Amino acid sequence: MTDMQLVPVTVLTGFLGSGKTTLINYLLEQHPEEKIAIVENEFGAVNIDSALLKPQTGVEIIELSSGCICCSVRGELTEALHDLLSRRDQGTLKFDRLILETTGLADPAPVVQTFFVDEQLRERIALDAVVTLVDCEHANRQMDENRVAVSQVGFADRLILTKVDRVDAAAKTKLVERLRKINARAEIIEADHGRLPRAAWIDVAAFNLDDALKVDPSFLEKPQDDENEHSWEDNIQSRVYQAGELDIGLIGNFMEETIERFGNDMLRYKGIFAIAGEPRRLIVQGVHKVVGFDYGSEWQPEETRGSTLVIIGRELPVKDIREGFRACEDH
Ligand SMILES: Nc1nc2c(ncn2[C@@H]2O[C@H](COP(=O)(O)OP(=O)(O)OP(=O)(O)O)[C@@H](O)[C@H]2O)c(=O)[nH]1
Repeated sequence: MTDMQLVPVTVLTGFLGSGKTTLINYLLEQHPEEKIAIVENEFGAVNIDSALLKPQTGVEIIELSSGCICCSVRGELTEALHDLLSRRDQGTLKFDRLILETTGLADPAPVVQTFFVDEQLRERIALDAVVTLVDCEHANRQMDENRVAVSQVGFADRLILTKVDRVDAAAKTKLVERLRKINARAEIIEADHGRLPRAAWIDVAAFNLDDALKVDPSFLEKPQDDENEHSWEDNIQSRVYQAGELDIGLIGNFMEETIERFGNDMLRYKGIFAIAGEPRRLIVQGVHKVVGFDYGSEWQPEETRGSTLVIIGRELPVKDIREGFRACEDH
């Protein structure tokens, strides 16, 4: 019989050597009962990762090796996922979840989009979270030299610091500050040689349209008056926009226009809006031009009704967006 429950998938990314295999191995060791299919993709012809993964019963490792995931994503990844699901339907392969380990050089955008775009996959697979590993020892250099490394941080729902033992406290603090500027949304946690409890990165449910908008509070307090500064070397940044109660027509148009014009440079965004005359929160979440709106829970009497939008994007016109967002307030 076909199990029509959605299969959760975790996209695990992080630059070369950041500790992805180590993290997966620890999970498999700790939870031998889990039936996981691991889809992995390595850049170039050398594919040694599956040899490094310690074999466990119930774990299926699928290798995609025709180059980089972001180039072959529409084809090979989609095909591999369909194939996995049909083998699961036929009962020849058993798994309850998928981990997609992307090559250290891959931009996560096309990977994430695959799950939104392919109709059939959308009905079978639920994206749980994008988890990005950050190698404390090498991250600064990697981000200086490779846009993809910055992009991986920008996309993350959860950032896991690895090799913390290789740097001193001051270097770690500085790195965390840099990561926060790029991504104010993602929770940052640390893993010592992959040793993390399962709950730290599995079943995160980051793509649920839930009511939570976790943003580093210091971002909310920070005066955002530096949009004309271009000194920051990472051109991907988090921005938090705030407004009061919004007019549904105005905010609808504003979001549509903003996504149409700037969607290509909007990596991840999420908003919780208070809509005039509407007791429930309006929740928006998107990746580039793919966006979902949904009503969430009701505002409680003791809560202040207000609207917050977080956009992680590349060189966006911050001032225009801030003014445009505020102009949607209901008067
Ligand atoms: N010192 C230290 N080394 C670590 C830690 N976590 C992982 N490593 C080491 O870092 C190296 C790379 O780890 P992998 O798990 O292979 O990294 P990966 O992200 O799978 O690598 P690629 O697939 O090549 O991108 C290994 O030698 C690990 O033992 C850590 O917390 N501290």
